[in-house]
Amino acid sequence: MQFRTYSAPEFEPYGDSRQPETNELWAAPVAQTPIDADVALPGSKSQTNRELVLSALADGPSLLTAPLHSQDSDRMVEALAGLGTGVERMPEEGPFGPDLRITPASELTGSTTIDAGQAGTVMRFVPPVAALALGPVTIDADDSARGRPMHAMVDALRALGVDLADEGRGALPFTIHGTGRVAGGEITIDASSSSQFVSGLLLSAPRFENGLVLHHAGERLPSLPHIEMTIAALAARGVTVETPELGTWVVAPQAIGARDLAIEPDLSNAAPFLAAAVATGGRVTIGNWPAETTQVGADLATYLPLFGAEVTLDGDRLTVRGTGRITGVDLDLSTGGELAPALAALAALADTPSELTGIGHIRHHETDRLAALVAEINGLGGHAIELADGLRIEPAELHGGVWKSYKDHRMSTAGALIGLRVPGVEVHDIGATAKTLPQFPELWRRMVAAAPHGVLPA
Ligand SMILES: O=C(O)C1=C[C@@H](OP(=O)(O)O)[C@@H](O)[C@H](O)C1
Ligand SMILES: C=C(OP(=O)(O)O)C(=O)O
Repeated sequence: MQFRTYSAPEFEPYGDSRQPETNELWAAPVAQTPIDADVALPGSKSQTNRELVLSALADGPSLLTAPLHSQDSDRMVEALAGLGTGVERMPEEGPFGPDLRITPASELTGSTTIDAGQAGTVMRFVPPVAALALGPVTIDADDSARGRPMHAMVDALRALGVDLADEGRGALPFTIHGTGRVAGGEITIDASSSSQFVSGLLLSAPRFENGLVLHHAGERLPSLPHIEMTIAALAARGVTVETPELGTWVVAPQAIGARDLAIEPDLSNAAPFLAAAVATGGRVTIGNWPAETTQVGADLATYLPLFGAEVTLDGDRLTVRGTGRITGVDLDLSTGGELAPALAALAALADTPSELTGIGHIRHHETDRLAALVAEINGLGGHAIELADGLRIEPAELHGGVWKSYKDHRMSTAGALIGLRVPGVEVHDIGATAKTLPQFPELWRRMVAAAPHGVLPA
């Protein structure tokens, strides 16, 4: 049975996840008093998109409860549906959208074009799946995302015996001429620019005829927790990934088990909300915080105290309390580069200098995040400079002005965070948050409104 008829969801709880870049300026709400709020967050992008891929490759239907519904997850659903996967929106609906039942195709089929949008997880996780399909699959992305590194994936697929036409660019768009099978084998890649190359290959590897022996050889390997998340997601479906040494992963050919599971809230999207408590000397609590997780956002519980906050976990409720003072930090963020924009914004509000290092690779995220953060912090009167692999941010009196998003959801939310304390910040294209959190403007408005009493720290 084929399921090519998946159509874009009508359900949009707070906004349209497909909205284009807007030229509107969003007046960032200023916290008049310390924030005192409980915030509920939608599902993890990283977990949702891994489980969508694994469900499409599994040996039976899987039910995903509380998955993310956003641009990145919509692009993944559409990509997999385009390859013949069944995606059913269930009548059960949580606060952020319906559950999804995924039914694998009896045979993945090509003759389709996939739009990765801006989603790194779609452009790096889907090509190996497309290689398992029968027929040509063209993969493309937004103009702004076509420059994101893809060389490692192009070279890897060719080394695994896949016929891929890229007109010598090593970048999107390219066409994979799938034969319904991938030989697999032993390959070496350089995943210095993104851990997603490793994750993408591991997710499909059990379906390769000879499995996969993957070596990484390069100057660094960023975002290790995201690779651990991939290995944990495979393990929960009965697939063992052996790691005989650091930088080598071995997957034998085997079935991927079907699985019903609940997606955790997105702990990386928790960053600006929890940082808001620190910025305003207030309190923010996020519920449904997982007791155990591979999400790198869990490290916020370690990072935010370094800025002077108090963090407590009571059951599944994580609470951050600002103490009234924000101190600068020296932080190696190589494991959690996606937290850098929020933490850099907090550092710009601190009264001592900060260095965030180990994040050279975030120059290749939705935008060059190091350049963007320096430009926007300094545009508001801050003192930020780019380091070889990070940022140095010194204390400065900030003023209002336009904060550009560069079509980057985490740039938008970083601007909102600074705007809590600096009157007159206007975020250009707050709609960029639809990439992973279409509800951001509404959730942020409600959080700021929940600030009834108290006096802001000086
Ligand atoms: O596998 C994933 O889900 C991700 C891995 C990381 O990518 P990089 O290794 O490219 O930083 C992270 O920054 C991204 O937001 C999500
Ligand atoms: C880097 C990010 O996204 P992507 O999955 O597109 O790489 C991010 O969300 O911070």
